[in-house]
Amino acid sequence: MLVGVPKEIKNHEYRVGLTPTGVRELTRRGHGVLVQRGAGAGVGLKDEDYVIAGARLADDPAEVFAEAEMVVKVKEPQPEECARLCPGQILFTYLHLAPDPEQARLLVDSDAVAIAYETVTDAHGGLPLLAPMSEVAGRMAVQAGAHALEKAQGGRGVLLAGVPGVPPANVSVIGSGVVGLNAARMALGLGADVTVLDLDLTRLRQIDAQFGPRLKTVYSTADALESAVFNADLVIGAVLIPGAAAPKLVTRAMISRMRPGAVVVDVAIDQGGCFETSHPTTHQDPTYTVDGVVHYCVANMPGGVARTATFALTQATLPYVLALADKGYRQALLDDPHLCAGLNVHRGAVTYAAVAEALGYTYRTAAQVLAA
Ligand SMILES: NC(=O)C1=CN([C@@H]2O[C@H](COP(=O)(O)OP(=O)(O)OC[C@H]3O[C@@H](n4cnc5c(N)ncnc54)[C@H](O)[C@@H]3O)[C@@H](O)[C@H]2O)C=CC1
Ligand SMILES: CC(=O)C(=O)O
Ligand SMILES: [Mg+2]
Repeated sequence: MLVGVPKEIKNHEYRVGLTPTGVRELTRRGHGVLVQRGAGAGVGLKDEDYVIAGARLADDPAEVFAEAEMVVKVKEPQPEECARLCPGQILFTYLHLAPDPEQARLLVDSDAVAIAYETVTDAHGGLPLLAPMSEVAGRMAVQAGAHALEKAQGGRGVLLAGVPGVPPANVSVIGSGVVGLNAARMALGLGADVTVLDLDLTRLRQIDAQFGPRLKTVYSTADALESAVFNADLVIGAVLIPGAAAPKLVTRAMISRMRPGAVVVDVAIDQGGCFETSHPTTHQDPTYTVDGVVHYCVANMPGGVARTATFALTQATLPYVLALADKGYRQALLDDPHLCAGLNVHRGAVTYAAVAEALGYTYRTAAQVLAA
């Protein structure tokens, strides 16, 4: 199979879908790889290293999309990338379709086969291709929040750690999955007073056992949420219902009752966000203020630490890239129900239930479209 790797074009997005190491794994199995010149430059991966690994270089994205049987990317395709997709071409990348009707329409119209990293599952109930970026974003959320709490950034001028004689900041984390756990770990490491909320008691038990009494775990009722939000200096939104639009757990009215200069970091923004007042921002202009509360809502947070994130992402995606290239998408999806869970759009049909429901498409099962 010919695998194509275009350079990412989203704002300040320097990650790349395959490293030279991944290219070598593909080429030693007899596959071809076409990499856009400069695709890895932002993370220090040189064109000549891709060539040594067996890739051909393309001068522009048009060449990559026109020739590749499978396009491997990082971020959801931007409109000009959707326009370049070919009928039957495999697109393997993050999609986050439920809150993005425009992209969904373009993918449906493209007649391509779109497999989303974020809905691929594993045998332990996890999301193995979302997890590495959730680890990165969870850890970054605390850095971003700490920075935004500084006065010059519009924050209330609170140091997460406090100092001797002055108490630390209160950090509330909504959702105790991968993002939540990693955010809690960083916030505790900095000495903050940390509360984590979730509806999943098993998950709360696990992180309670992991962190011990330094971490407060709270079952997420409306009462508990209000108390955690109103008393926080920093609130991190880290909830997920896989594939679906994020529930708006924190309303505008709740935001207006927060401490002036408090900060919210809505990591769940890529699924639409869990604060009613959230809208996506970019690394270039990451924050805005509503009712005195600073909002950080960058939808591609790991792009800010693109080198770490590229290696973390590509080591997770590589086995699936190899399966898709070795077997073709149809056989690879039929052989592996967990990879099959990543199929969101197949040749004009929406094949992920939560996306179809959120956007009003007829849902077709993967089994239906793969049998056809
Ligand atoms: N902005 C960015 O750059 C990035 C965003 N993300 C996003 O972060 C979000 C979280 O991802 P993960 O931690 O990997 O998901 P996860 O599935 O590991 O954890 C989500 C947690 O939310 C909990 N939850 C669901 N509904 C809830 C509710 N009503 N109240 C309290 N808890 C609730 C679940 O029980 C689960 O423990 C996702 O939307 C993901 O796409 C991930 C990476 C980067
Ligand atoms: C998961 C995601 O949206 C990202 O890594 O950018
Ligand atoms: Mg701003």
